[in-house]
Formats: sequence, structure tokens, C-alpha cells
Amino acid sequence: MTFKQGIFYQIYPRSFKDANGDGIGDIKGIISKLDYLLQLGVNYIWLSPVYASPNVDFGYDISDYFSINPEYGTMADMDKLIAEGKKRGIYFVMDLVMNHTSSEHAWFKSSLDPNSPYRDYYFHRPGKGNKLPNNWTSFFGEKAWSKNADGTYYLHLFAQNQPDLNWDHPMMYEEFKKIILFWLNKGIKGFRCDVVNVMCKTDLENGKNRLFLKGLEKYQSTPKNHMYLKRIHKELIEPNGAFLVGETVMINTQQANDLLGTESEKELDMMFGFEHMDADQFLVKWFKRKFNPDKFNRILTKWQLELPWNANYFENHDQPRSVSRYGSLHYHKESAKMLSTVLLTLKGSPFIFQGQEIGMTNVDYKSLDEYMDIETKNIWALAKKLWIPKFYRWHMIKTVSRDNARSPMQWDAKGGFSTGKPWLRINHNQTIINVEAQTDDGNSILSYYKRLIKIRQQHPVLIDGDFVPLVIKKGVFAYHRVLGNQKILVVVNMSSKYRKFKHSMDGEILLQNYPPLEMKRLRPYEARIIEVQNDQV
Ligand SMILES: O=C(CO)[C@@H](O)[C@H](O)[C@H](O)CO[C@H]1O[C@H](CO)[C@@H](O)[C@H](O)[C@H]1O
Ligand SMILES: [Ca+2]
Repeated sequence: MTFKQGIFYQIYPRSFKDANGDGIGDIKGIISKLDYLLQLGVNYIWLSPVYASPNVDFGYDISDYFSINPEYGTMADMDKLIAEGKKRGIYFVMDLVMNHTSSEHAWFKSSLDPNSPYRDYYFHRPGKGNKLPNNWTSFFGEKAWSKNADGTYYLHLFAQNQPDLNWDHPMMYEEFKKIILFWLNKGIKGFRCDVVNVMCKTDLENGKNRLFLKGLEKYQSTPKNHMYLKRIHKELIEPNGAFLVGETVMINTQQANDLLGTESEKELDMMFGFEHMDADQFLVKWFKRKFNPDKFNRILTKWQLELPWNANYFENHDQPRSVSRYGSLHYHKESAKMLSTVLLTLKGSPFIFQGQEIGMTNVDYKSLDEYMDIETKNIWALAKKLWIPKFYRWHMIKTVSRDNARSPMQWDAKGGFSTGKPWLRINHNQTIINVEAQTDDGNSILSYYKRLIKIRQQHPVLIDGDFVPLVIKKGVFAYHRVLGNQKILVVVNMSSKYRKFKHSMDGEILLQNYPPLEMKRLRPYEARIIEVQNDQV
């Protein structure tokens, strides 16, 4: 099973399954659900960080890359998880954070001493007069520098507890070589590389004036970044038959192709782009605009046509739930199935985020203290400072907060996630949206995902076929996948209105999310996968 043939499933361990009743998901909980993932048809699990961490950014602030966060279990549990997965033909992709560590990491603690050999593992710099070393701002809407006790400052593109690593330091590659080989030797098959295209800084001079992410041009996909990715892929990944999927922010298709490298000098094997995620925002994600499906589908089509292979996703632990964002709660089942139809028939590796397979929605929290995400709390405070009225601040976090994705998995109607009090409240709609209710219901979203994954595995055209656009109009999105004499037509309606579709839909219907009906019009959020005659060959 190559990464190109596999179905990927992302687990956010803190919210997946709690096995010891402390309200926090853990590795034993994941082991207990491997058969569920096997039945769903999953081949690879991307595991968000389980390393030791003070949890300021819930794992994306790593204090020790060689040990497991005790809340999630032990290294023995991790070895068992990998072994139990292997028994079922399910392999693991670890999350690798190379841009920053936790400020609790031994390297950083030691680096606070100016004479420490670790001093230049980070960017400790003196201020300029009473000013910060430069004007850069962080991804979490703060200044990108924080003060050390000795009056100097250190750089952090994310939270102040996530100091950036200095990849100009000759030891940095050696350190991550040890980390990568440690986990590859444990039998994992690949890495999801966190914000992997911001980790090398050309210099620390002031950045151009821009509303958000001042300094971006100083660290986005720099030449040194490309050099390190080539080296990691050639010296560590290829010799171990592994692969890299990169989280690559703020890039266009040209920059994406550069980050794929070349046949002889590979960098990333695939990556998560963000252009489709930005289709429903003004400037930044906090200012939402009405979802325009045609804009969304034009962006998807561009990436389908301009990249040889994509890592396709509509959800992850940083994004709101797709059925709430791109679908409809009124047509909950139909729209969740429609979105999955596109996700699993686009060219590239499909990534399903935990709970997406049952149509989990954005959370129904009523007050700020129900939210746990540092970025959400930062933005609330920043918006308050900017005099944004309370009703709109509330609208911002309700629609955009990352906690929309992180509420505990809904296994059954009354708390299958944990016997204890969950670390983050479960959505009250677990009474109707849960795995147990959908498992034996042939018409459920879960059953649809299972059939869809089978169809994908049985039709090589859906894996290796060319993507041939046909229609993007008024919410209708249609395209062919073509491989030799195999040809499949995918037609979906991403709107709540009935829509005309004038092209032929003759052929064998492999799957649809509505009962069959001889009709030229598409019903709200309708989706059809049709095997058609390939009259071109
Ligand atoms: O959610 C975002 C900002 O609003 C994204 O830009 C996100 O910060 C960015 O995609 C990087 O995300 C990754 O690195 C972060 C820092 O490690 C971590 O908080 C995210 O969870 C992770 O996916
Ligand atoms: Ca637990």
C-alpha cells in the first residue's frame, strides 16, 4: 500500500477516545478503536502530537520528542499501538514539529544562559533601544518576540511558549535526524510536518508592512528550507521507504510544486495547501464571508490541474467542521455525504478528520470559558483591544474557533468518549450524531463513507486517473476521472437549491446520496458517482 493508494484518517488524541476515565483521550483509547477504523477502510493514521508537552498549544509545543505525554500513556502503549495497527494493515504518520519547541524543552531552558552551547538553537536577540528586535507578528495575532529575564528577547511565530528553532545552527539537522530515525525505527511510515515551510529565516530585519504576519517574506519557503527538505528526504526518508506530507501555509501552486521538488531531488511527497480554506474569508479567517461554492471549486480545480498529487482535506484540528461551513444543518446527511463524495474522488490522498465520517458539526458552546484553544482566547483579547463589538467577537469564535474541530468524538448518544468529565465539552447533538446510531443504519453518513472508500479502492481510475473538469456553475461541480478506457463522472450540487445539469449522466451509478430518480435536475446537495462509457478511446 503506497501513500498514493491509502485512505488517511487524522486523530486528535486528546479528543478521540479516553480509556481510563480522566476525561482526556489516550493511546489505549485509540487501540480500542482500531477495529472501527479498519471497518471504515482506513490505511494510514495521522496522529497529532502525543509527545511530552506542557499543552499550551495541546501538543504542538513539544518538550521532549523521545517521550510520550503521560496523559496519553507510555512508550510501551505507543509501541503496542503501532504493532496493533500493523496487524490490521494500518500504519502511522507522526506529527513532526521542526519550526519550534516548547519553552519547557531542555534545549530552550539551557539556551537562556548566554554561554550555553544551546544559545543559538533559538533566536535570542537584544532589543533596538526600547523596541523589539524587529516588527514581526505571530500567527496567533501577537508580537513575535518575548522578553528573557536577561533583557534580551526570543522569537516565536506562534505562542510565546513556542520559541522558534534556528535552522542556521549546524546541529539542528543532526538533532532532527536522531528524532526522525528514532520514530522510523519504531515502524511508523511517514511524517506530517507542521508548518514546514516557515522554519528557515533569511535574516531578522523588519518585514514589509502588512496587516497580518509581518515578516512573512523573511521565512516563507526560503532556499535553505528547500535545501533541508531535499536532505531530509534523500538521507532519511527514501532509505526507509517513508514519506512526508507537509503543512505548507500561504503558498500558491507554483510554490507548492517547488516544495514537491523533482523526481531526483524530492522534498515533500504531498502537502496541505490552504487556498481553498481561505475561500470564505476577507483578509484573514476571522472575517468570514458567505461561502461561495464556485470560488471554492475553482480553487480545488486549479490545484488538481497544477499539481501532480495533492493531500486533499476539508477538515483538520485547526479548521471548523465542513458540514457546518460548506454544507447545511437542514440537509445535514445529504450535504455531509456530498462533501465526502468530492473529498474521496479528487486526485490525491484523501484525509478524513475524526468525526467527519459521522458528520460532526461545529460546537454549541455558550460562553468563552467553554473554549480551551490558545488561538481562540488570543483573538478574543485582541479583538476586544481593537474595539470589535462583543456580538461580532462572539460570531468570530463561534464560526472560526479551532475548538469547533476538537470537541470529543461522539461514539454514542450518552458519552462514549469517556466515563469521566471531558477536557472539552461534548457537543449536545451527540444524542443524534454518533457512531453507534449510524453503524447499522445503511443510509447513514458513516455507511456512505464505507461504501465510498470501497468504491475508491475498487476503481484505480479514482486513484491514478486524470482529473478533467466539466462544470463549475451555481454550486454545481462536475468532473471526470479518466484512466485509459476507464472513465468516471462525479456530479455534485453544493447548494440548497435544485440545479439544472445539462450533461449526460448515462452510465452505471456507483453511488449517490439520494434515492435514484430519472431527472435532469440535481436536488439540494445531491451527489452522484457514475461509471460512464469512455468514447474517447
Ligand atoms: O489555524 C491557523 C491559524 O489560524 C493556521 O494558520 C495554523 O496556525 C497554521 O496552519 C499552523 O498550524 C500548525 O502549527 C501550529 C503551531 O504548531 C499549531 O497550532 C497548529 O495546530 C498546527 O496545525
Ligand atoms: Ca485518558
